[in-house]
Amino acid sequence: MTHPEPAPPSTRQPDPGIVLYDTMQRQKVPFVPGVPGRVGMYLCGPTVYSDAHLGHAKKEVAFDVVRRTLLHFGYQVRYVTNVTDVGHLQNDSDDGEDKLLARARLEQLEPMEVADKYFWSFVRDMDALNVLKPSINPRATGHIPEQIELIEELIRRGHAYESGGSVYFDVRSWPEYGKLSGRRLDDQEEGTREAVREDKRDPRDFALWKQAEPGHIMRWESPWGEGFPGWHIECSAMSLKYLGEGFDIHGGGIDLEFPHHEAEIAQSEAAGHPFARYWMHNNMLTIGGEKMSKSKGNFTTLRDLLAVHDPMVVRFLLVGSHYRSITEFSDAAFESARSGYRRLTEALHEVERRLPTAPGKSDPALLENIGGHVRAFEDAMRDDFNTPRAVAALFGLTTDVNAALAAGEVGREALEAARTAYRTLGGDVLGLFAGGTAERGDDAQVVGALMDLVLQARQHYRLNKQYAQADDLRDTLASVGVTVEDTKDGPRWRR
Ligand SMILES: Nc1ncnc2c1ncn2[C@@H]1O[C@H](COP(=O)(O)OP(=O)(O)OP(=O)(O)O)[C@@H](O)[C@H]1O
Ligand SMILES: [Zn+2]
Repeated sequence: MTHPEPAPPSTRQPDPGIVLYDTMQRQKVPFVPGVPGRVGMYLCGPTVYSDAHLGHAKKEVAFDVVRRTLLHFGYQVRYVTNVTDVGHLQNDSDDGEDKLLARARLEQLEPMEVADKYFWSFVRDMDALNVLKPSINPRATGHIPEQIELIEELIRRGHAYESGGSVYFDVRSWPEYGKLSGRRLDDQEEGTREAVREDKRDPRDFALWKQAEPGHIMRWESPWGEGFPGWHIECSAMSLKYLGEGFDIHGGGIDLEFPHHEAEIAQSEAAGHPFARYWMHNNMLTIGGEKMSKSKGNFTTLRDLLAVHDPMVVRFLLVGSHYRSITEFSDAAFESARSGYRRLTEALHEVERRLPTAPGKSDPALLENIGGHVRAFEDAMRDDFNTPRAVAALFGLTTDVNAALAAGEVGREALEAARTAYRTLGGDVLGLFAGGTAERGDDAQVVGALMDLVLQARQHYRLNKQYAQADDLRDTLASVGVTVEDTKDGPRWRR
């Protein structure tokens, strides 16, 4: 196992006083990073075998906001999130086909073609949602030696055993197994819906390495013969490699708490590596009260959603509920997100429109109000990243700004303060104005206006039956990565 270099002396700010809900301790606790001024974060990433849906976006946006908040309060953040491209089987009892292989057969593609196809689709969706790129985005198949090394260590220490070319973690050898989810070994169900595998000593043991059956394409040499890693071990190996022992925050969906995160902790700590110091879990996005999920078929892919809706409205909908709360997705929720988001952006644009010609006068009452909303926003984010309260602070700001704008002239200083509040808090922290800074925000506006013109020209060609010209425009846009789709509400474009 290699570890990151020790951090240089820090230039950190005083402790910003962030408090977060740690799943392990089941309460809110002060957040104190292991190395002052620096935070190492790991998030369980996607299994790249299909397009992501809105539920996946809830998780990605939730932890993106955590990261952005830490940056805002002056921390340096190393954000590691993995790509699962092997070992995630169709059920949790170490049986069933690899999800990627099943998809590869269905689509008649190489497994790595499936992984790349859906990885890039995921990247495109996350870019659209203004999710910052990870500092490191390691793939499971690129870290087989690290996983084998960790498994060997577990065998050496008597916490894992080989059986018929597979290796299992011996849960009975590790009494702490269950400490995150609060499940005691005795309470854990014996076996699961599926038949218990005969090569396990205990039905609760989980696979670290699986022997490859003949014909299984994804296979690697190992001390136990040809096979492939279990799903859980990749996260232990890659988080420890890139963040070091005792890294700060481990995140993921609440549905991963057991068995995935429980297994990550057991494998790492039983091998002698202290693991994450704080555990954060997001709740689920639901539709009609049920978790949105691929298997239930009640999902909307981001690809489809973002083709017709402004990604920033989608993001606004997601940050409108707390990461530990359920987010219910409905037409009404969407409409309210759309109008709420418009309210913020209209105020911001009016502020920016007036700024160049603003008078030098001072508006002490407005300035004081703006300062109050900024403090309310920051207090909300310090309190377990309370985005609904933070959004309420932005609405409070908007009410005051709108009142001042309606009352007459507002001086430059107050307009600057309002703009900074929107751009820094709404833009940089909540990620609601793609681009984040005013300059890049202006770019987005220019691109939007230019695209409107191009689409009008294309409509014009189509109405005049000049289809070749219309197609030419569409192809030119496609060559620079812009897709145009015709919907019942007219043409839409996306990157
Ligand atoms: N509806 C959801 N809300 C929030 N997070 C979700 C949701 N669905 C999935 N996730 C997160 O994304 C991770 C990966 O999800 P996964 O690929 O299993 O999707 P899924 O739609 O739940 O698929 P399946 O129904 O096949 O289990 C989950 O473990 C969870 O953390
Ligand atoms: Zn994981």
